[in-house]
Amino acid sequence: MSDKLRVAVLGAKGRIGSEAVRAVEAAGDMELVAALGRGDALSAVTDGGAQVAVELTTPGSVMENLEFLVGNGIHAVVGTTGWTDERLATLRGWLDASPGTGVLIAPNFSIGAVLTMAFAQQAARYFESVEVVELHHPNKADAPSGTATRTAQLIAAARAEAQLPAQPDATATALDGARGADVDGVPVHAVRLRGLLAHQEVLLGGEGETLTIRHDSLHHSSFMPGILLGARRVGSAPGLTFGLEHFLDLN
Ligand SMILES: NC(=O)C1=CN([C@@H]2O[C@H](COP(=O)(O)OP(=O)(O)OC[C@H]3O[C@@H](n4cnc5c(N)ncnc54)[C@H](OP(=O)(O)O)[C@@H]3O)[C@@H](O)[C@H]2O)C=CC1
Ligand SMILES: O=C(O)C1=N[C@H](C(=O)O)C[C@H](O)C1
Repeated sequence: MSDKLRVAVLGAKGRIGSEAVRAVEAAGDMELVAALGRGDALSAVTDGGAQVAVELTTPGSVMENLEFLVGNGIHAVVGTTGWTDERLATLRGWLDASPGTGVLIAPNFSIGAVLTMAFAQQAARYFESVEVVELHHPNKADAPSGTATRTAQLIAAARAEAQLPAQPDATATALDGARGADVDGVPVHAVRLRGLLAHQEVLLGGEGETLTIRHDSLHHSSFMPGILLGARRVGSAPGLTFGLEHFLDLN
């Protein structure tokens, strides 16, 4: 057997999954041993001897897939969205029962998006107002994006730590949705537009000034270095890692 890292891709026919298949095939230190679409038997992952699985399916499929992977001691790199506290607790339970197995969940694999989240978290304590606008292709099934949700959660935590008061907002009447979704007190607005891929703006406002942090993923290739890094590193990180930043030296 070769000493290459044996990798499976779940969601292999999807927009990001098909790109991940090509990236794994092109990586000199990896061997693609299974590429699963909807309806394919998960046993192909174990039959192929996968050490790591890249999970890029749908929020409706990801839990069943992870239960199988973790139960079989296969490390997982997960880009699929839809994470709630309840789902994370369930996943932690499976990991507790499978010591040594690692799962990385990355709301976004692109370095620019990871930095956007870090910069937003850093800036949040200095501004009275902050709102998040995410813009995606119209085929995206979930809103707001996993990245925007995570960004808003990080901002809210930074504001709470700095003991900032609630944001100023005199809105007394509004159409449903006009002020966006409320994620821990941070308004998040979702745009779906043909021609876009994945974009995000964090708008911060203070006395007489604003700061805008913007990131654009222009192609699915932007996510591939993060996926490959995750696949290489996840086996050395038992348990749950949430966020690619934990595998990067951001300092
Ligand atoms: N973290 C990150 O950096 C990124 C995350 N994403 C996320 O990844 C997910 C996929 O996005 P995207 O590729 O655009 O979506 P797609 O709908 O293009 O791809 C998902 C694919 O998964 C397939 N699928 C569903 N269930 C299973 C299953 N049980 N086993 C194998 N395959 C399955 C779907 O099949 P079918 O079409 O039959 O339903 C589809 O081909 C989303 O949650 C998205 O938000 C996307 C880009 C970057
Ligand atoms: O569905 C997508 O396309 C993307 N999904 C992820 C998210 O919801 O944050 C990551 C990126 O925004 C692309």
